[in-house]
Amino acid sequence: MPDLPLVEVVVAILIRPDSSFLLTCRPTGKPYSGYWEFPGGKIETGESPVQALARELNEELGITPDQATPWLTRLFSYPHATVQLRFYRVTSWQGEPAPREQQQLAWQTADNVTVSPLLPANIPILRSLMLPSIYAITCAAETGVEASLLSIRQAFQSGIKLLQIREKAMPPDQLECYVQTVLQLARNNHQVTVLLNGNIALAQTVQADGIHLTSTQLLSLTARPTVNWCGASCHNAEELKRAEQLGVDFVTLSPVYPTLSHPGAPSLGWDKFSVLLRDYPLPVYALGGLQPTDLAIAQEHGAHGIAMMRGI
Ligand SMILES: Nc1nc2c([nH]c(=O)n2[C@H]2C[C@H](O)[C@@H](COP(=O)(O)OP(=O)(O)OP(=O)(O)O)O2)c(=O)[nH]1
Repeated sequence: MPDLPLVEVVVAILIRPDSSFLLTCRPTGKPYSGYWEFPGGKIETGESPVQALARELNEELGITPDQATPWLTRLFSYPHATVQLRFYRVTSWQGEPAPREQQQLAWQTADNVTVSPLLPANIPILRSLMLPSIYAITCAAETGVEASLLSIRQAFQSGIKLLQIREKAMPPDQLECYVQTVLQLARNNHQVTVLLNGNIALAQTVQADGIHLTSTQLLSLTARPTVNWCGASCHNAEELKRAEQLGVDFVTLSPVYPTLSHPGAPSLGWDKFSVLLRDYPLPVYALGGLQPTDLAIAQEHGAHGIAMMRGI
């Protein structure tokens, strides 16, 4: 069979303040009609992705996006076409979405999608949408265990939903006890996802929610560890590629700015950061010297969110 041409498609994740997003049902007459998708469509000749997105949102829903930030890019082969899907997040728009093509609309949440079937290329996207925009990282080695537990408690109270325990120098007995304490805190009321840096065996023993692979593990492992959530630390294009091949759920890319934990390491800056993320299919947390106020600039450069050790 001849290779199918690559179709460039722009896709809008319209997100409301309560994190719900809009799915629409593909109208009769199109391939996969009756399947649910995000609003969007093919990029026309001479259009930029953002121009195509504004046109599609107006044609399909009668709205004008205020801003669209690049998110993921996913390549997928259907029997009718190979598509390159450029996902953008849109959190503010003018007008109220209304069906302009007789299509059904449904506001959904990633942990409870009630419509089906979804277009096959979108299934992993829902898992990515479950990830929060802030990824907190422990630093008990710097602050001491008591102070660290206190700031974790405060972080959970202020709504942090994803935490990495990164205590590379902690003795094994103390680490297990610290991890158990953090897991207990996470499970008391807060429903926080807790990943353990580097130690796959301990993560499995204590039933942490997952593992965050070091870049060394990323380059040496031949298969994704069997855990629910798997993140990985990346610093360059080779590690990003490997994370994609291994099928991890998300990565951190660092250091964006100079950091205390890696003194002297050359930092990426936002320009190099966004070049590395061009066409990348996984959610990426920007990491390195960032504060909560850097979230907007990170997302403008293609990040899913930001990861922080000291900013929480
Ligand atoms: N709009 C949209 N298309 C998607 C999504 N996921 C996914 O795999 N696709 C695929 C399905 C199609 O092969 C392609 C989009 O083509 P389309 O036919 O919807 O585009 P369009 O509205 O410009 O179509 P047309 O009427 O001009 O032919 O991308 C998604 O979430 N939204």
